[in-house]
Parts: sequence; C-alpha cells; structure tokens
Amino acid sequence: MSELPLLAQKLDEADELASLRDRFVLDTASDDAAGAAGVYLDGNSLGALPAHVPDRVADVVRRQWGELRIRSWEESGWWTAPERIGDRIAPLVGAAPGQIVVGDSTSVNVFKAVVAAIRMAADGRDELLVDATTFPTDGYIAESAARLTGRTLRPVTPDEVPAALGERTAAVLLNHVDYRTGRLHDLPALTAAVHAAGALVVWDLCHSAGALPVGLDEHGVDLAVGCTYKYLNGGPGSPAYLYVRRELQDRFDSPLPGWNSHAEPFGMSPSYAPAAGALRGRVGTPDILSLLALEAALDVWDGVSVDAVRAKSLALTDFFLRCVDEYTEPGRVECVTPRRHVERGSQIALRCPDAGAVMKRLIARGVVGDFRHPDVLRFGFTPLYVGFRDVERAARVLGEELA
Ligand SMILES: Cc1ncc(COP(=O)(O)O)c(C=O)c1O
Ligand SMILES: Nc1c(O)cccc1C(=O)C[C@H](N)C(=O)O
Repeated sequence: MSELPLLAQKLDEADELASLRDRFVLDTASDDAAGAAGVYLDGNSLGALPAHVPDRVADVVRRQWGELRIRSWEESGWWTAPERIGDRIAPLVGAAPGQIVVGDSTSVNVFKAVVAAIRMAADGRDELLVDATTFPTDGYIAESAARLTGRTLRPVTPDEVPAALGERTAAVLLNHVDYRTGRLHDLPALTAAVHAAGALVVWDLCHSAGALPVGLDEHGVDLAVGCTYKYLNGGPGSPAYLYVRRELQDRFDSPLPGWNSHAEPFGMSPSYAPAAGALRGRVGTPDILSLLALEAALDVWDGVSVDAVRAKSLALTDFFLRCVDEYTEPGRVECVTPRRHVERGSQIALRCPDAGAVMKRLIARGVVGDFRHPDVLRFGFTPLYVGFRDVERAARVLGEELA
C-alpha cells in the first residue's frame, strides 16, 4: 500500500494556508461521499470563486447601480476604481502604489505596453524581440505593434534573448512563466540584460502574479501586464492590468489615448493632454461590474504573504511529481516542467501522445486540469485553495487513466 495518502493528510494538517480554502466556493467533502467532489487544478486558466464575491457584486448591481445610479461614479468610487484596484494588486507583484491601472484585456495592455516601449526607446533602434514560445495573443499583438511602428519583429526563445540583444533592440516582450510548460524565466537576469543593451522590457505576468513573488520595482522592470482571472481569482474575463515604472510614466505615450487617460477628462477638450502617472494607461469607461468583482476577490489576499504562497506552490508541485512518479508507469508521460525550483512556476505540464483523450477522462472523474495542443496535460496548483490530498488524488486518478 502506498504511503502517499497518509503523507498527503499530514502535509495538509501542517499546511498554514489550508484554512484559506474556506474563502472559496469549491466542492466539499459531502460531494466526495457522493463520488462527485472535484479536484480543481485549472486555476491557472480560471481561478475559483471567492465565497464573498456574489454578495458584493449583488450590492454593486442592486444598490450602487440600482439605487445610486449615476452618483456611483463618485459616491461608490467607480471613477477611481482602475487605479485603486491597481494599488491592491501592486503588493502582490512587488510594486509600490501609483504604478498600476486595471482595465481592458491582457491583449490590449500588451499593445499599449509594447507600442509605448518602442516609443520610449532611443531613435534608430528598429527591432522588437518577442518570446517565440509565447501565448499566441502576445505574439499576434507584437507583430501588429511592430508593423504599426515600422519595427522588425524578431521571435526568439527567452534563452536566446541575451545573445539576440544589441544596438538595434528597442524593446523585448517576455513571459514570466510559460503558459504551456510552466517554466519560470529569470526575470531579474533578463531585465538586467535588456537594460544593459539599452532597451526596454515588457513582462507578461499572467502565469506568475498571485503564484510567486515578481519583484517588479526591485528588479527595475519597465512595463508589465497581466490578467486577473487566473491566480488572482477575479472571475471570467475580469480586467487585466498595466504596470508602468514610475520613472517612465512621464514618457509613457499611450497608443490608445482615450478620454479616461486625459488630464482633465471632463474638460471635454478636443486636444489631448495626458494625465500624470499610471492613469495614462487608462483608455475608456471601465468595466465596472467586472472591476468591482475583482476588487472584492482581492480580499482573499488579506493577511496572506506571497512568499508563503510560493513555498506552498513548490511543495504542491513537488508532491504532485512524486505522486506521478509512483502512480504512473515509467515512460508513460514526460514532464516538460523544469524540476528545478528556480525554473518552475505553479503548474506541472506532462506530455503524452493521447493527452486530449486523457484529460477528457480525468475531467469526467472530477480531476479538472486542461489540455494544450498538441500533447500537453496541464495541471495548475493554486496554493490558496489546493491541498495535498487533492494532489494525491489527482495523481492517483491520472495514473489509473494512463494505465
Ligand atoms: C501569457 C498570456 N497572455 C495573455 C493571455 C490572454 O489574454 P487575454 O486576457 O487578452 O485573453 C493569456 C491567457 O489567456 C496568457 O496565458
Ligand atoms: N483566457 C482564457 C479564456 O478566456 C478562455 C479559456 C481559457 C483561457 C486561458 O486562460 C488560456 C490561458 N491563458 C492559457 O494559459 O492557456
């Protein structure tokens, strides 16, 4: 008999973050008795619902919108929500206040950040480097941004970036954690290399924010973007964010200078004058319902340290790998996520030829991960609500389905 179930129980008992799970709506032990309890390992795609969010959203709809109506732009703080919520996200990604605005999708913020970076780069720099392994939207947007600004797009892997940098480099767009393999890239070293070449760097934090320390200010990152619906649990399609380092804000020239980023939005002037600070990253009317659902969701972070989350994330992924090694016949899957902690995000990606069919069977048995084309099984570990018994069970069911 395997010792892993008992070990999982002990690890759960010793887990200081275990009680945070109660802050979320998830399947319960009574579902388990009925054989239907799910193990949710897809928080790297869509985070679970924090339990208090429905009531908060209901208040926004019924009272703020239903009763206060237009007064809510001021009285309910709607107008200032993008920067206020940006300041809530800031400590989670290592940023001081006043550098993050929330709004629009990640794709749109990639566009703003990349074009603004190119516009801030020194004259004559005509290349935009992009992570060749990136989540596709970043690549598509980078191609368009390069075309619009007359730059040449050069796709390179993150490993190739240091050698590819040079006098021609204007800006570099990179992912902190690879969406497919779960590989964590060396943000401090790559940022330093880009700066040494005289260029600007834009980091996509979709797969790292809320799962591990980012240290935007500490490492001198220029611009960063990220979504809020994964490890930040903001809900489906919740708005993304844009970080602009304080020292660059006066030079940030938005390619989407909507009226919300104007110094005097209600002056209704025909000519554009940008607001001071991170507000320049705003565009049009914010998506208030989603934005305020996100604001409520961020309450789950009260009293939670990102370092503790990172420690648990590594313990969960280590334990998952150990369970997979024990429960799965050797050679049946290949782990494409680095084993070294310094190179690992908060997901494990396993490759096998029949991954699509295997994931369907896992989901049918309540183990929810996802499949990424063409042959990757992805399992995301959100330390706020995933426990070690979940991990053991997921690996056991996986082993059975792969047998
Ligand atoms: C790295 C990365 N960038 C961007 C996105 C998505 O961007 P958007 O929120 O605009 O759909 C994702 C996933 O959805 C992603 O993994
Ligand atoms: N953003 C998504 C969506 O709107 C629908 C379905 C899935 C997603 C995703 O999260 C894709 C994702 N960024 C990924 O890492 O694969």
